[in-house]
Amino acid sequence: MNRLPRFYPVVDSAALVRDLAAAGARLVQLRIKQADDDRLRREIADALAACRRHGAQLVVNDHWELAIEQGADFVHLGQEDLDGADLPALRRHGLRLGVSTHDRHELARARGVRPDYVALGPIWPTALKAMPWAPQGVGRIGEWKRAIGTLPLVAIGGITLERAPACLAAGADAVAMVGDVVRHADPPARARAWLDALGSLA
Ligand SMILES: Cc1ncc(COP(=O)(O)OP(=O)(O)O)c(N)n1
Ligand SMILES: Cc1ncsc1CCOP(=O)(O)O
Ligand SMILES: [Mg+2]
Repeated sequence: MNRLPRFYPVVDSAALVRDLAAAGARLVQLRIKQADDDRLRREIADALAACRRHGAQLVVNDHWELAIEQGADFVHLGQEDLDGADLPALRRHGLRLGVSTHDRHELARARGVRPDYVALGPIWPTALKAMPWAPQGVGRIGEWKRAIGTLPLVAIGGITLERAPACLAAGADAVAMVGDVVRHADPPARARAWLDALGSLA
């Protein structure tokens, strides 16, 4: 995949990966923050099987060793996650890498590990977790894109279907979201609305 799909939902269970992939999402992140290795292994394996069935790519957040073991498509790592990760092993096994950035220093570090995409956030306030960074605002997306050129840029944080066009117009190649899809009464229906709105590049 040279281009990232524009619609990039982030979810916390294999069941949701399955539902969103079945609804047409082509790139889904499994982000489970607290679970033992047995459960994580099962969730990643189930999510991967669902992605393979539906032609989607799976991004595993944080758990790079299990992602390698299970043969995931991507790993997403934050700056602290990078400290302990064996990036050559990721590459050897053919996994692609996404890295979080929140300021210019982090962007420089991220570019140094030659990621397959860079994520910038939070664009707007997010309810998902407390973060020490003020919202970046849409203007920062253009700044990041000018800095990284053809390296794909993912915008994340407080992004709704209504806010997504401004992110894409500002230079984001993809928009990632948790709440707008996961907290919707009907996540697959919300995913379909996103896919309809973003059209053939979704
Ligand atoms: C697409 C995307 N962007 C950013 C993040 C955040 O990663 P990180 O900074 O490591 O924080 P946690 O998600 O691990 O709490 C992400 N997961 N996905
Ligand atoms: C994990 C993460 N990293 C930057 S913002 C964010 C949370 C995104 O969640 P939401 O789309 O609900 O604001
Ligand atoms: Mg992380």
